Amino acid sequence: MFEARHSMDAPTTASTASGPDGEGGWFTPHNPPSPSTPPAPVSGDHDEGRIPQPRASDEAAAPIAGPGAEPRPAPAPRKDASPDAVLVRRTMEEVGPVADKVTSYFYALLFVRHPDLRPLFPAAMDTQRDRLLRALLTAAEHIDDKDVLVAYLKNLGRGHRKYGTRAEHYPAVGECLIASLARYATTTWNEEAETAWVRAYTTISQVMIDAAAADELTSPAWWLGEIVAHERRTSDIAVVTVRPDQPYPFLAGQYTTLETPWWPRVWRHYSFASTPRSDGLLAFHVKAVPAGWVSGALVHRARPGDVLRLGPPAGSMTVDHSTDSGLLCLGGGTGIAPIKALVEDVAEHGRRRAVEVFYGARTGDDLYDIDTLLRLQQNHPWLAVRPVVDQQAHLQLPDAVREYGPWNEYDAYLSGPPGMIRSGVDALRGIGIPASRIRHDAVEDLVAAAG
Ligand SMILES: NC(=O)C1=CN([C@@H]2O[C@H](COP(=O)(O)OP(=O)(O)OC[C@H]3O[C@@H](n4cnc5c(N)ncnc54)[C@H](O)[C@@H]3O)[C@@H](O)[C@H]2O)C=CC1
Repeated sequence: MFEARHSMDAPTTASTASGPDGEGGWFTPHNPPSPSTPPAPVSGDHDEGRIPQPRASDEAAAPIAGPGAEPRPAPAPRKDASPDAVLVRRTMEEVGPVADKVTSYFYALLFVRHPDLRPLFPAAMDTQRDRLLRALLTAAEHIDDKDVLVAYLKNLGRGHRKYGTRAEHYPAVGECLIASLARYATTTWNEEAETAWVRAYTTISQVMIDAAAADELTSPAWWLGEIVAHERRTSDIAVVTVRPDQPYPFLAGQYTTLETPWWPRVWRHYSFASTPRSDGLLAFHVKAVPAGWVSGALVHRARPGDVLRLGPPAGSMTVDHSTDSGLLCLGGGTGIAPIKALVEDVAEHGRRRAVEVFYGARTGDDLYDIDTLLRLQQNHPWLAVRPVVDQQAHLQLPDAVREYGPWNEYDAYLSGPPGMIRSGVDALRGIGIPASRIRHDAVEDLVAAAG
């Protein structure tokens, strides 16, 4: 009824040789791009040093779109959009309102045409469903913003190794993606649009494949982690300490993805609750959320001796040690975990930078880690910790911050539920902190991370 009009040749893992600008990209349209259409603007630039770290954090998709450990970039400026970007965005605008249908159709097609790929995905696809399209569309959206896009895709490519994604899987996904878009973008789809999408997908997948291949040289696809301590702090919050099977390098403020033995191939994001420790152990604060498979299992079922799988570290909510600016930190609920890691990081660097932590919770009982924070405050005169309990303060965390300050010499770090991040960013922008000085993980990923 609707057939993608492309054949997929074998992919390459050899950098840019058949990359977006190279000859014979493996996602090759039957109709070659018209000579007047310039090549896709993004090339597989692999110079890590040139990639800026976007502010908001990341990972994106499972077996080609898992939980996003890649920074979710802010929308690219629209001026001077390339012809391909214009076409790609036109398709996205048309399918946006029917994104659910496109995604369901996409997966149905993928699993019918390529049943061998089904085992890479979780048995229940509900959370997964949102991720694939979200990741691909995020990438397509930033088609003209090369540095940001490449950084995002590299992270995505690395993160996909743990799902068992291989280079030869990408053409199958591309075919089904194009077929799904063709079916639902009925008014804007034409040969030109198809060619633009083919080029965009070729670029996207080549950068991901190359990043995965490069990562393979230095890191495992995943780590095993044995739970060595499990401490219940409240009826629904546990501190879980894990010993990885091999060294696990990360930075304070980053996060990882965890898979439990009880829900195979279901991965969720958790921030590291400390700086890298000399004993190599990793700590996570987990709150069991209603109907949360992974969080429920980690809080109520997991015991020392159980073995988890961990994906690679991700996220850019890390301390910039090249400046002496103060740190204004907002941690809501279990969002205090990476904030504690940031405080430890400043302490370990030995520079006396002012650090102000606002620790928000709904009730006094929910301040499950306040003792640790107060101990840190006692030991470090540069640190101020201010608990904000909704029920007592009659105001929420972001509002409390307005009552202190001034904050113009501070970089801001936010961690907590998506609503808190959104209103926190609004509050901070409202009191004059520029967006470039505000760091947090991606709200979309926090929503996807719940469970
Ligand atoms: N890196 C990150 O950003 C991390 C985020 N998290 C997320 O933090 C959340 C923690 O959940 P809980 O402990 O149940 O938090 P919670 O729902 O009990 O809220 C914690 C604090 O955030 C404030 N808050 C909540 N919604 C708000 C809104 N719409 N506007 C303003 N303030 C708001 C509350 O007033 C309270 O002070 C989870 O969603 C988890 O995924 C957890 C760890 C790391």
